[in-house]
Amino acid sequence: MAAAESSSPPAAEASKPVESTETTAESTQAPTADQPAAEKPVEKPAADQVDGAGSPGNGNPLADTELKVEVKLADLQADPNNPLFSAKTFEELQLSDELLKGIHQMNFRKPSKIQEKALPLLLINPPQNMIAQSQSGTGKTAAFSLNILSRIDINNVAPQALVLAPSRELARQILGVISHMGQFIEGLKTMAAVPDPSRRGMKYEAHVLVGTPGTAMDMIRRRLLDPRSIKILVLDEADNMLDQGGLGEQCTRVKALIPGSFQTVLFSATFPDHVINFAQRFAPNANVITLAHEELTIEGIKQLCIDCPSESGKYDVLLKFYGLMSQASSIIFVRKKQTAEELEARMTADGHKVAQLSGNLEGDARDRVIDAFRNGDAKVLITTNVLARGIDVQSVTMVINFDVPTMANGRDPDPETYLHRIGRTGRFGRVGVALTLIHDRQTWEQLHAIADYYKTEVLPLPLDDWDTVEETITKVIKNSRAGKSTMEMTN
Ligand SMILES: Nc1ncnc2c1ncn2[C@@H]1O[C@H](COP(=O)(O)OP(=O)(O)OP(=O)(O)O)[C@@H](O)[C@H]1O
Repeated sequence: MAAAESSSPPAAEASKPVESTETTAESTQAPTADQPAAEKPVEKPAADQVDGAGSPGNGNPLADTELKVEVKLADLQADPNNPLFSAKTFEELQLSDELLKGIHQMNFRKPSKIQEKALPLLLINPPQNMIAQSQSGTGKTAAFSLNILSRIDINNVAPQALVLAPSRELARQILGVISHMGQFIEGLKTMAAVPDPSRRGMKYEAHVLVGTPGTAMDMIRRRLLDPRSIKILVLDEADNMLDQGGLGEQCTRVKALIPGSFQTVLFSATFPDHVINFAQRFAPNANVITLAHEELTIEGIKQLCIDCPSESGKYDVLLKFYGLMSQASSIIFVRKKQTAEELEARMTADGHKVAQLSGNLEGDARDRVIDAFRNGDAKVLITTNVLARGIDVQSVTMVINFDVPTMANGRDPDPETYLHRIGRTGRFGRVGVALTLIHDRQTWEQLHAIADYYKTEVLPLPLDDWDTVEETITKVIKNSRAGKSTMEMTN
């Protein structure tokens, strides 16, 4: 199993096709050698900041963050302009009593917009395909999981739903959500289809399977996974999964191995133009829910950048943030596996406690690292794009882009990866900081192009004024909506 998977690196680390971005003429604001970038916001003036994570209050107590933070999740879910809003309750969404109990156990009080919109369409009979987009951390997993769990015939212990995700960690996470949500469905069996040497030669006998496409393909071909009863195929992070340069080929093959008719469901926070046409061929006649680029950023994520003296100088700047990073949980994203390893070695040698996860680690070592990060044993995680998508760790209050996300050529900015990376914080109404390190004109322009694409603001921090830096970040990470559990958020 491991062999099949290792021939296909996790999608996020696979090369992506070069794509043009909608960069506009504002690159005239790029810094010159003697005029640093960090003087004006990378983009627009700040939008309304309900979480109080906006600009400092200038001594005005009414404008001070601490007084504005008492916005509860319930308030956000009552605001029609918020992606967490819904007019309906879960009870009105035609779900079984077992599922309502499961949802209640998970402390979900009300559906989010995507859950409210997608579920009725997913549950229509005869089943219809779906392509659905919603901002990071808005509960897409629950939307497709509730459909799966509503459609399972519990008397037939054969794979009826196959969910594919781009990384082992995400597949395991989704499996956890489905199992948790379906805990009151008697007899429900779920299983992971990720590389696992201890399962060599064993058949996959469960109602729901969640895996990575390489392993799923391998298991079907070896007749360990019988696809004949599959009636739902879900691709999470679908734009990544259908990317022609990455996992697209494997997903197409898996789909071709499933006989008969089945419901194809594609979910992601991003559907760039070059993927959406293919997605529509992959899921024909689908109901489509999409968003414009400018709707994609989450207001609870405070986007910041800092202009470092040089590429090698980024390390010293990073170290200055360690104290803030380790207050709750943080993720440092780098471009290459090698950088992840080097950074881990260097930070450890400098006396800092960090964990590292990249495609170079074996499966069980990866499981240990992500589990330690989830349960708070490891607070600062260095990783590559392998964990950029989908990973849901509610305690994450800071994301650091040590390297600006770029396409495989290292030159063109990668707005989708940026959005997914920063979306590891600020989940479901929480707030968090996303800090990007830039160090020259090129990285400044890359970040500028990304901000421009989303029509969002990335606020520069003054490297020479640490008090301001600390104050800006502390205001967010000490916010009452930072890094909280769902129970704390809902009660
Ligand atoms: N209705 C709800 N009420 C409260 N919390 C919820 C609800 N739905 C989902 N959540 C929580 O919100 C968080 C984010 O959900 P999820 O991981 O499904 O987001 P996502 O939209 O798939 O994000 P991404 O685009 O990053 O994959 C999870 O911790 C989940 O438990």
